Amino acid sequence: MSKIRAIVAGPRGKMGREALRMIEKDETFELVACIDRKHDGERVRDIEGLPALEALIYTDPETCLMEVEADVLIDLTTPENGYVHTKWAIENHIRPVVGTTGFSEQQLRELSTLCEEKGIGAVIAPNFAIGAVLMMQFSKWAAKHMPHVEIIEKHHDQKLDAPSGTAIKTAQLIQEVRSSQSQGHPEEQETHEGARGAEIDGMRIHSMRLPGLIAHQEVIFGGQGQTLTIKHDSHDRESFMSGVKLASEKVMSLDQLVYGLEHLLD
Ligand SMILES: NC(=O)C1=CN([C@@H]2O[C@H](COP(=O)(O)OP(=O)(O)OC[C@H]3O[C@@H](n4cnc5c(N)ncnc54)[C@H](O)[C@@H]3O)[C@@H](O)[C@H]2O)C=CC1
Ligand SMILES: O=C(O)C1=N[C@H](C(=O)O)C[C@H](O)C1
Repeated sequence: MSKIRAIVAGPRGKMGREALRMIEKDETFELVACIDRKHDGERVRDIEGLPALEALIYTDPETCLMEVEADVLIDLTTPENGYVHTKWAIENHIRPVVGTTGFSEQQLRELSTLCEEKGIGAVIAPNFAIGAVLMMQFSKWAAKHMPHVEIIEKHHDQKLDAPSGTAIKTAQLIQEVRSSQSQGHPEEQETHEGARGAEIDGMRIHSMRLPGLIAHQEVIFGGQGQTLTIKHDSHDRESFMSGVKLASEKVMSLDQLVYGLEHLLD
């Protein structure tokens, strides 16, 4: 079987480095280029701390996505740049596999429409860790029976977006089975702004940012005389890599945008 020719955007980031380590070890992939903010024209192997891969680095994403023959773009950057990379990849018939979080609903719709127009597949997954996908699915099931729910997500303090993509996706999945309702006392008032967290359809999301954390989420359901907590922890970034690989393999046979890894699991 031929290898999946991959471009990685964000190779010096925490996730990008982990993706390169995976690609270096895994025969499924061939790294054909990287998109970075620095090191134009250099080789990945010459950048300190990056795996010994031959591929060239481009600082101009448009040139890279137009010139390099690739099957997938693995994007692990920032919301603004990730959106632009994803759009250009689709326009150039390179299938995006996007871990970058923080895209708006409008952006997701636009990218989905573009995929339909071009007849090309894409995967955007707010969380590539299998345990996190199961945590979201179990939460959706629990919400049918216990509709009072709050989400606590905890991440490292270098994270740009809040709430996390995973927390938003969890709330959206729960929304599919739970009728809208507000929670807490009808007359409750925040004496300190933000005390009750962000709100999606009456559900509250609380975001914690601390050094020492990686990626963690608790979904807490309240019922008469009981609570249920569904919890997931990523203790390292290797936890996301089997999902990146799965998405890269599956995207090759998709002809539309898929939002969430759950759609790719048997
Ligand atoms: N879907 C998932 O399972 C996961 C998603 N993430 C998401 O992945 C993204 C990256 O996360 P981290 O690696 O932790 O962040 P990071 O800050 O360590 O890395 C981001 C990298 O993107 C690079 N970058 C920024 N603009 C760029 C541009 N225009 N061109 C090329 N590179 C550019 C930065 O230089 C940096 O090296 C975030 O959006 C995060 O939320 C993180 C972990 C898991
Ligand atoms: O920034 C991170 O680290 C993570 N981001 C994703 C998110 O926003 O949900 C996935 C995971 O939680 C790690």
